[in-house]
Amino acid sequence: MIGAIADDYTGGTDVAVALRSQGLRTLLFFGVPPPADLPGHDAVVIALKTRTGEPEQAVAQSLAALDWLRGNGTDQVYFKYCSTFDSTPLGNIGPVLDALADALSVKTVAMTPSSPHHGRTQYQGHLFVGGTLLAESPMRDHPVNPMRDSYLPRLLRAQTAESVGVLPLETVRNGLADALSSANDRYLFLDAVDDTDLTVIGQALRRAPLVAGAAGLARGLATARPGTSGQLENPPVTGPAAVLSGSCSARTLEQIAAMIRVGRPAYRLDPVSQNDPDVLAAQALAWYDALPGSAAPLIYSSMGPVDLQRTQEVLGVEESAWILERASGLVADGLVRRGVRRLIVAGGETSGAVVGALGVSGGAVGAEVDAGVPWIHPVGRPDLALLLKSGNFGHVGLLVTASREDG
Ligand SMILES: Nc1ncnc2c1ncn2[C@@H]1O[C@H](COP(=O)(O)OP(=O)(O)O)[C@@H](O)[C@H]1O
Ligand SMILES: O=C(O)[C@@H](O)C(=O)COP(=O)(O)O
Repeated sequence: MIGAIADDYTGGTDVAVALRSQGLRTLLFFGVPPPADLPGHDAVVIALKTRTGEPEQAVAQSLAALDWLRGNGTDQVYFKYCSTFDSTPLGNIGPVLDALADALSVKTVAMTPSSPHHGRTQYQGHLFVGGTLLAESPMRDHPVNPMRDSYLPRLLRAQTAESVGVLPLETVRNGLADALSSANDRYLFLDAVDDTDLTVIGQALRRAPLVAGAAGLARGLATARPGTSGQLENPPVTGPAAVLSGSCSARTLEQIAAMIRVGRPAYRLDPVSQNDPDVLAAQALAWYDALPGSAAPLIYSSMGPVDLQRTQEVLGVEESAWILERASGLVADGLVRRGVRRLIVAGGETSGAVVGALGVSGGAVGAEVDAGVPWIHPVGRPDLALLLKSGNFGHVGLLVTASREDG
């Protein structure tokens, strides 16, 4: 069984849908699950909220997830990080990898953030986003982990004392097995620019106890698994919808502009004018209560890099994120209590805050609205569906269509 540990919640849904797409019956948990009788499955994803914050806590939670997975029949652990390698020099990818590799006594961990379905490719150790170097993509302005370098070994070396190497594309395509067996580096970034590369890598790594990367390599590993079977099906959920966004990613900003363009009611959470998250959330919910129509509304704090910098100068990066994540959780809880049944959340950290506030411990992976963006059917809540959208995922009209009455 493949057991994936994802470092954020949207990443968890992304890797779960990638495993499922290859026929693996996949269970998704938010946080380390308590002991339970599980339905039949071929893969388990434990989504954590460890991408940002203290490395010690990220390590402790990841090791707890590892313990759970080992106790539940996992023969291959997959550490899912972001396809744009979201992290800072402090971590948390390096510290978590060190801890997992030590715990599993693994000499070399092969990995790649390449995920061609999402337009991410790795060439000569450099990460590209839609053909643009990572550091020249909109990720350079991410609110919490701005990515200002594209060379993966350098990014990881800042986070670990272990050695880091690259297998260039030519070696991946001609001589992968030999290169893997003679590797001396603790971490090895494998170039991959298309799905065939990832399938070949997945085959070569089918017995590796620990592999890391984004959804692309998880898909490659899943293709190497024999005897896969049917799906866990869930009926679509109907009922009122709402969109909640804390993502400041370029694609989310376009999706929000589309919501506003089609005339959806929109309310902006402004932490500068109100820095008490409880009051901020109460004001947003009062606005929601006064809405006349039935069109799904948008509540958002998303803003472009210039405004974002201004907010962060006033409140600080961590404080502004904390205020908005707490407010988003309270708003989500308030919306569900008021009858929202399809809640669409943009942003990984924001999704973590929302899922935590709703007390959702896991769910089944439902229909995929766009690449890497599936509906999640929370355990024990057949009347509720969540769409946790990664900041940079989805077509421009995704928020509009997913929140339509027939979405
Ligand atoms: N207006 C804002 N000012 C400061 N921080 C913000 C603002 N809006 C959102 N944030 C914070 O930025 C972070 C966005 O991260 P996330 O939700 O993961 O989105 P993405 O998936 O686009 O990376 C969150 O911590 C969120 O609270
Ligand atoms: O790998 C990816 O790009 C996604 O699965 C992911 O982790 C995105 O994170 P957010 O942009 O923070 O939602």
